[in-house]
Amino acid sequence: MSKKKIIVGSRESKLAVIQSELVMEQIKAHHPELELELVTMKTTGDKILDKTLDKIGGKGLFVKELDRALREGEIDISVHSLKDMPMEVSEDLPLLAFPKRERPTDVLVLPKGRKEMEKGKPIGSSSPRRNVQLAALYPDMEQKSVRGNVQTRLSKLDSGEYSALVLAYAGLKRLDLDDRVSREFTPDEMIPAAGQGIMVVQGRLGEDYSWLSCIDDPRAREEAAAERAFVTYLDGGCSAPIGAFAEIEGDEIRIRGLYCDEGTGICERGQIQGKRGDAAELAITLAKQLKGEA
Ligand SMILES: NCc1[nH]cc(CCC(=O)O)c1CC(=O)O
Repeated sequence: MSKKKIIVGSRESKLAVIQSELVMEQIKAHHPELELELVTMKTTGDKILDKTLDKIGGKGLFVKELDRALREGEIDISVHSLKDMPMEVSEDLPLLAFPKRERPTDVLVLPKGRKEMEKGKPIGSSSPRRNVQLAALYPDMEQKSVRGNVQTRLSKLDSGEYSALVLAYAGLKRLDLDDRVSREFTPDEMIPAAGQGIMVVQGRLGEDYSWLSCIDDPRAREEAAAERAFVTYLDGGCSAPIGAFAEIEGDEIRIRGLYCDEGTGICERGQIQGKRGDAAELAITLAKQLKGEA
């Protein structure tokens, strides 16, 4: 009997491919009867590197081509960094599985061979969330936008343009570049982006994906739901400085949030704790508190 073949779609960046391969390995471990094939695609967000994301149309750009391929049946599933997924996901392309989360933290990376930051050079960061938190951690340092995939950013760092970069630990770890971490920020020093460290598998509505349930981690799924409920309530497009980090321990969930009013620029941070199960409700309560509505 020939094996059932599953075509997995991914962005073509090295990190995206590694993440897709991780997911494929996990599926194969549980379902050796499946044959898995990887197909990579260039997305609009990967092609335009000289503009900040909010100027070219936001997070949706990274998923549009993969969504189309999924709808048209060119691929059977797609694998994404949850952090890069828009808050609104089309009903016909549901998020099916959330594999176990990697560390969610942000880290500081220095140019190769340096032990500390060089004064007079900016810290590279292109996320408003990182920028506002960096300004509090390093009030004397300037910031400058940096885009491109992780390796491109690191080569700009090593060529002397920046004193340091802030990146997600998860991306560096998966690229086997975690030896470049100089400082890992605690989730209180730098509240992570919603979904940071979480991968997600997307598919078509109405199809049988029972073979995916084995890689779904309920903890990652619930943390993702809480973080995304917080951001959705605050309507965080990718230009708003918003951070959300949910952490499940036993029956409890703790959610940390960062919200900055785009009009006044005033940032509020806080946390809330409660029973697991009520995660989205807790996240919304926290969002209301930070917004001054509760
Ligand atoms: N925006 C790019 C992106 N999307 C996901 C990750 C890291 C992996 C993850 O968070 O799961 C990164 C790189 C970074 O922010 O340093």
